[in-house]
Formats: sequence, structure tokens, C-alpha cells
Amino acid sequence: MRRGFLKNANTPKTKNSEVPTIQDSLAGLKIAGGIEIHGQPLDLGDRIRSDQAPIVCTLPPNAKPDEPVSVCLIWPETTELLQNTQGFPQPLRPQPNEATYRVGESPGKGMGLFAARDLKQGDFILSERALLLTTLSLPLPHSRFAEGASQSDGRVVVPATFNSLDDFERHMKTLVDQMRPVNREAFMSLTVARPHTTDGSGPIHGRIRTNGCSISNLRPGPPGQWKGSDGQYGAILEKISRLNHSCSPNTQSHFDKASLSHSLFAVRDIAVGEELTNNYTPLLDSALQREWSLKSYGIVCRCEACLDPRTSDPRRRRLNNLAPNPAQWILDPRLPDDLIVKQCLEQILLIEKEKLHASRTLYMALSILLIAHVCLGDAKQASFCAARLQRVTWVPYVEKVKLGELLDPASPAYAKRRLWRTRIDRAKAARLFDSHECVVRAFSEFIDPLAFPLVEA
Ligand SMILES: C[S@@+](CC[C@H](N)C(=O)[O-])C[C@H]1O[C@@H](n2cnc3c(N)ncnc32)[C@H](O)[C@@H]1O
Repeated sequence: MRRGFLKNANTPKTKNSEVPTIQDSLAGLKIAGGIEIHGQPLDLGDRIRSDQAPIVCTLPPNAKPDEPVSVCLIWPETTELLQNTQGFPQPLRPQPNEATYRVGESPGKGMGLFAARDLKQGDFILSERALLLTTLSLPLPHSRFAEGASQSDGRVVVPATFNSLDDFERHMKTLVDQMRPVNREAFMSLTVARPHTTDGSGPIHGRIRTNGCSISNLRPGPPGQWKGSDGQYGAILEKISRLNHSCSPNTQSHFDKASLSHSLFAVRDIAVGEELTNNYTPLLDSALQREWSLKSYGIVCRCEACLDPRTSDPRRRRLNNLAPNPAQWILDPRLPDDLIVKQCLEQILLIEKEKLHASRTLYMALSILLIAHVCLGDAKQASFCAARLQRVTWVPYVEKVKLGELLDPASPAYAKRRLWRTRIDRAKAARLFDSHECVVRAFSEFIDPLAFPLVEA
């Protein structure tokens, strides 16, 4: 999970003229699966047509009184997206039988979460629905909002004429008022940290800024319709929002649309008592870039990587630059046979050294390493990769690829995969693959197609 929205007073900044319209094509869309979502359009006066305004609703629809719910502010297109999500609304994933975490004080960081027992890489820690799930952009009355704010010494300076923070606070209060009393109490007991106590944010908006986790897979409408942070969503959660930041985090969460919930996983082995952490900044950024973005949370990070950037920065840079291209390698016999294996092993080594298991690079490196061993006809090494990939439970793609049958190196499943021995059997490669795209399509036997853009040339 990455934080990093509503960091400063520059957001939200949707202008009236930029407010997206509901596409005509969506107007008569049928609900394929789930239950219909009902809600009240947010009252934004004459800023937007009421059928285009974001909707205030409690989700999932038809929740039982004892079922966790989220108060939401979502664009109409997101309503369609959810209703058309297979399985929506699915129940919350049951919590682990044995306690996995406890809330406690973390010296110098306020409250935090700690491991209540030894956790293994891939262990499921908890799942929860957000107390509040909200769009991060609203059509605002003053289109010059963004230009009006400026920053000095990392502190947001808000001009006297600037009234949009009040506006956002007022609308967010509408949502908080709709929470169940127990959820409202949990929300209001979350921390508001500097600089959100001093930048003009109200008590609700301040809590959203300090505790919000961005959600990337709810963006409504076709790609490109929404720019920058417009169309992005944020979630404020009772437990996951208590996670403090580390540049080498030991947990990762993902948001599942069907159950409308976040699930948290251990990305490496964690000893009982160790603090659970996640990242608020991109992990492969330099220490200087991370220092800058963490300022917006009032954080001066003292992790190993920040204290020793001369060792850490080159490793993270190398990890970012190493981009194994298995499709090109399969097609070009002039490239060394061990090229991809070497590159992936180097990535994995750097990940171990920097403790960057939460980075998606681990998933990509293991998947590409598996593909390379299959292409080389090495089922033994491929089966080790499949076993390691199975523990990368925090990447939702992993569930979608059939790895189980690859755990046994003697499995006949290997010979059935199109890529089997294609690096050494050139005649087979020539017969099956006449283009880069054709090879990439065959990767779907090992990597979810949604991850493909990362491995294309
Ligand atoms: C989402 S809250 C995390 C939970 C919070 N510590 C609490 O008491 O509820 C984010 C805030 O926690 C503090 N924090 C998080 N990570 C930190 C770190 N690595 N070092 C210092 N403070 C940190 C900062 O005040 C930050 O704005």
C-alpha cells in the first residue's frame, strides 16, 4: 500500500470545467452481477448536475447490522464499476484464528501495530473495511484553488482568501455524520499529525490527510479520462491506518473491490513484538526524494536506508534500472542463455539486502525467473520459483495463476506449457512465436495479464 494523497493544500483541485461527465454509453448499462448501489448525491449546489455528483452511500449494500460497513463518497461511474465486479458484494475475509497483531505505542511515532506472534512471509494478518472511503477530488467553487496555495520550507502556506479547505471539511462532515456511532468514535480517535494540525485542515480533513491510504483500482471511467489525483480514492481504516512508515516495510495490503475491503499480509518473516510497517512513499525513490515526500507527514525517517543512503541509494537505483526482458531473450538466440536468470537473481539479492519484499519487483523477478527456467527446460529450478511465488500472497495476481501444479518438478504440466524449452528448442520457438506480442501472450500461463505492461519491450 502506498499513501501519498492530500499531502498538501494543493489538492483537491478539480475545476468546474474539468468535472467529468457520465458517458452516454454508461447510461443504460446493465448490472451484470452484484446488487444495485443506492445513495444520495452530495449536495454541491450549482457546481455540478446532481446526476453527475458523487454519491454518498454506505457499502456494501444490504449489509447486516453486525457486518462492517464503509461510508463512501463515490462517483457514479465507480458505482457501475463495483456493481459489475464479479462477486460484488462479497463477505469480508474471515480473520486469522490466532491474534496476529496488537496496537501499541511506538517510541517517537505515536501509536503503531506490532506482531502478536511470529509471522511467516505471506501470512494473512487482518482484513477490514474502511471507516471512510472517499474520492479525493471534488468540483470546487474556486477554479484558481490550486494556484492559490504555495509552499515554503516544506510547510503549506494558505492564503487568507482560500476557503476550500473549509468546503472539503463541510462535505466530509456529511459523511462522518452518517457513520455508525462506533465507527465515528474510531474515526475521531485516529491521530492528526503535524503538518495537518497547522495547515488549515479541519479535524475531519486533517484525519483524512494523516491516515488515508490511496486506492488505485477504483478510478472511474476509461483510462485517461481522469488526470493526476482526480478520480483517485482514499480509505481511512481503523487498524491499517495505524501502521507507521518504513522505507523497508514488512507488510503490504491490497484492496479487493468485490469485498470492498483491505487485507494486510506479512511480506517477510516477522518476529513476535516487531513493529508492523508499510510505506508512505515509493520504495525505489532515492533517500532525498523520500525525505522530501515524508515531510508532508511530519516524518524524519530514521530507517537503515535513510541513515546510510550511500549504501542504499545505488542498490535501489540498480533495482529500478534492471529490467529483464524475457520476450526479447526468447526470440534472440544471440543473447546469453543465462542472461535472464542472472538479472532476476541480482534483483532478488538486492531486494533481500534492502528488505524491499513489499516492492512489486519481487513478484516480477520471481515470475520472470520461473518463466526463464521453464524456457530453459529446468523444472527443478522452476518448481523452487513456483513455491516462492506462492508465498507472495499480498500480490493479488498470484492467486490467478495456477502455480500448484508446478510445485512438483516431475509434473507433466511443465511439458504442456507453451514456453517449455523454447529457449533451447529453437524450432519450437520459431513455430510458436512470430512476434514479441505472441511471446508475451504465452506469459499468461505464468503471470496475470494485468502485470504484462511491466514485461513488454
Ligand atoms: C497514519 S499515522 C500512523 C499511526 C500514528 N502513529 C498514530 O499514532 O495513530 C501517520 C503518522 O504517524 C507518524 N509516523 C508514521 N511513521 C513514522 C515514522 N517512521 N517516524 C516518525 N513518525 C511516524 C507521523 O506523525 C505520521 O503523520
